[in-house]
Order: sequence, then C-alpha cells, then structure tokens
Amino acid sequence: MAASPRGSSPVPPDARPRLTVLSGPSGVGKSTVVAHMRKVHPEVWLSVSATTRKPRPGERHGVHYFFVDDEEFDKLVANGELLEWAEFAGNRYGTPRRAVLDRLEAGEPVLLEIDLQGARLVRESMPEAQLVFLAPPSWDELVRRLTGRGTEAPEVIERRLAAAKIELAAEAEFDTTLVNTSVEDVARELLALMKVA
Ligand SMILES: Nc1ncnc2c1ncn2[C@@H]1O[C@H](COP(=O)(O)OP(=O)(O)OP(=O)(O)O)[C@@H](O)[C@H]1O
Ligand SMILES: Nc1nc2c(ncn2[C@@H]2O[C@H](COP(=O)(O)O)[C@@H](O)[C@H]2O)c(=O)[nH]1
Repeated sequence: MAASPRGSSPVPPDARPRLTVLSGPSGVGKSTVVAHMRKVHPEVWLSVSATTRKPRPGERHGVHYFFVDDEEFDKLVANGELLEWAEFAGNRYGTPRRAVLDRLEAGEPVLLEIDLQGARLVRESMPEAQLVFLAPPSWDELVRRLTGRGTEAPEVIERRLAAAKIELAAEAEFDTTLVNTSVEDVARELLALMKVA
C-alpha cells in the first residue's frame, strides 16, 4: 500500500459531501431550524452571508451576517468574492465564495441559507448542489410567524410577503420540500439529507 503523505490531502471530488441550499419564504423558520440543527450537530458549517441590511437586536457581525455598507458590498461583487448574491426586500445579501469552496474541498458538509434567487444562481454554477425548500404549514401560519417575530416594520413585512408568494410558487424547482410544522422533525430530516446523521 502506498504511504500517505503527511498533512491533509485534498478530498477527491466524489467523496465530498454535496453543498446543501436551504430556501423558503421569509418567516418560515429557516434560521430556527438551522440553529436547532447546529445545536445538535455543531460540525455542520453554515455560510455567513454578507448583507447591507442593518443588524436586528442581538445579531452580531461575523456570526449572523457580515454587515457591510453599499460601498463594501459593491466591492465584494466587483472583486468576484461572492458565490451568488441577490437583492431581497430592499437589501442585498451574498455568499462569500472562498469560505464555501474551502470547506467543500476539506470534505465538510456545507449549508447555505439563502433566498430563491440565490438558490437559482447556485444551481447554475454548482449543479451538484441539493436544493431544499422549507414550506410553511399554511399561508396564515407564515403570516403569523413573520409578524409574530416582531423584527420588521409593517411595510417590510408586506414586501417580504409579496416575495413569499413568488417563492412559494417556485417550490417545484427544488429537489426536496420539507414542511416546517415541527422544528425538531425538520432539523432531523435536513441532517439526513446532508448525510450528517
Ligand atoms: N415550527 C415552528 N413552529 C412555530 N413557530 C416557528 C417554527 N419555526 C420557526 N418558528 C418561529 O417563526 C418565526 C420566524 O422564524 P425564523 O426567523 O427562523 O424564519 P426565517 O425563515 O429564518 O426568516 P427570514 O428569512 O426572514 O430570516 C420565529 O419567531 C420562530 O420562532
Ligand atoms: N441570495 C441570498 N439570500 C440570502 C443570503 N443570506 C440570507 N439570505 C436570505 O435573505 C432573506 C432575508 O434574510 P433576513 O436575515 O433579512 O431575514 C432570507 O430569505 C434569507 O435566507 C445570501 O447570502 N444570499
């Protein structure tokens, strides 16, 4: 048997876990599910996006998002540093490319939590990615969750609900749909899809 070289060697492409993209309308519970999943399996790496949105109370730079201004976001785009980016409800959001590629090359499971436009762009550039759609149990429940979160002004909620109608209509573009009735059940199903548990 040939001796293994010292240090870490790149993982062959076939052995790499697929990139998983989680999308779904604003307020459906994506962040809640992912937070639960990572409490149980901290090894699941979640990409930290850059955004021009202002932080909500409790959100920390580098943890929840990289909060940047318009000029900084323009530079990230111009320098090709984003794997994908999109404008959503008046703000821009993008996935830092290098960190995602590094984790995939190291053979680690990678999760993106992004909107429909971003999911479509990832599908184009990385067709091997699996796209998971998180759906609400009903429209009324989605409105309740988004409103009940209490983080957005009424006009922002309206914009997000308008986007939600478009996102719900695109469910068939995804490889799998999970209905977020129970956070624990969805987290378990997502871990299974990612082949983590
Ligand atoms: N299964 C569930 N049952 C009841 N409430 C839920 C469930 N999942 C999430 N929630 C609640 O719904 C609200 C929205 O959840 P969350 O912020 O995770 O949504 P999101 O999809 O990440 O939204 P956004 O895209 O706007 O960031 C939160 O108040 C959360 O506690
Ligand atoms: N295309 C991308 N969408 C992203 C990214 N990071 C987050 N998002 C999505 O934006 C909306 C709004 O998020 P919020 O934190 O302001 O509620 C939501 O659908 C996120 O999934 C990204 O890098 N690219």
